[in-house]
Amino acid sequence: MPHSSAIAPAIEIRGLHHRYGAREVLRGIDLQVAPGQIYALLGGNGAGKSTTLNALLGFLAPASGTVRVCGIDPAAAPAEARARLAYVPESVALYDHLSARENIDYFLALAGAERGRSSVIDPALEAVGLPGHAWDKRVGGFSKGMRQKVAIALALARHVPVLLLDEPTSGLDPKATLEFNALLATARARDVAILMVTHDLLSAVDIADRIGFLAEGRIEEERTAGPTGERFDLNALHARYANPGVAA
Ligand SMILES: Nc1ncnc2c1ncn2[C@@H]1O[C@H](COP(=O)(O)OP(=O)(O)OP(=O)(O)O)[C@@H](O)[C@H]1O
Repeated sequence: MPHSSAIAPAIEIRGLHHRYGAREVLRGIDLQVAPGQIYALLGGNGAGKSTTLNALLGFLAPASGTVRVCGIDPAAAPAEARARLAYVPESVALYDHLSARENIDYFLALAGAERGRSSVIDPALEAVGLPGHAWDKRVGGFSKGMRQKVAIALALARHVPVLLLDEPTSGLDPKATLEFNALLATARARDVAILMVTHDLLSAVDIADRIGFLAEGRIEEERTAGPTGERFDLNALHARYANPGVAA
């Protein structure tokens, strides 16, 4: 699995502090994701997961610390940082009256990216496994899983090196979750660095290369998958996740 620590991280957060008013919600986050690596960030409600994503998206001016997306500071140069990433929120925003192909074409045009149908759009839809009969259907009738496929196809078509996902599997049934994880594997094989905020331990265990536990504004612990074949211990992780501050 291509996640050598020798590769420069595409996502790099060091010593990140952030406060809302008097309340310090991030208290020294350290987190790196290399190209071709999937990092699952777990944490209870209010732990600071969305705030961390917002820092990468350039929506925050951190009190202190370093945030870099492919070497770019998103607070100082948000447009440059966002040109290198795709953000997939829990509920994917698409134009419901447009088809899958038309949505991708439209967003590629907005991004100023190359947008040939046969050279760019169709290969991306093929890569994410959206059935051909759905390509020209209006996405208004698509399931959550199908909308995610369109969003990831757009990310692949844009060739972004970084993918940020906010609770992507919430509300997906187990089959759709497996399909979603297969999408992530496709992006990982293209050397995309993937940061996934999630409460879904099963999905994280299935697909992540590294799992970080965020509590009280800090990464309390990270666990890394072993070489091929060795995966995470689900029971130990569940005990860890349910009891922040207590080693499993
Ligand atoms: N704009 C804001 N102003 C003030 N406080 C905020 C703001 N945004 C978030 N917070 C607070 O900061 C803390 C961290 O919030 P954040 O949304 O990052 O947590 P989270 O880990 O994503 O939680 P959840 O799993 O519930 O989405 C919470 O206590 C939240 O109430």
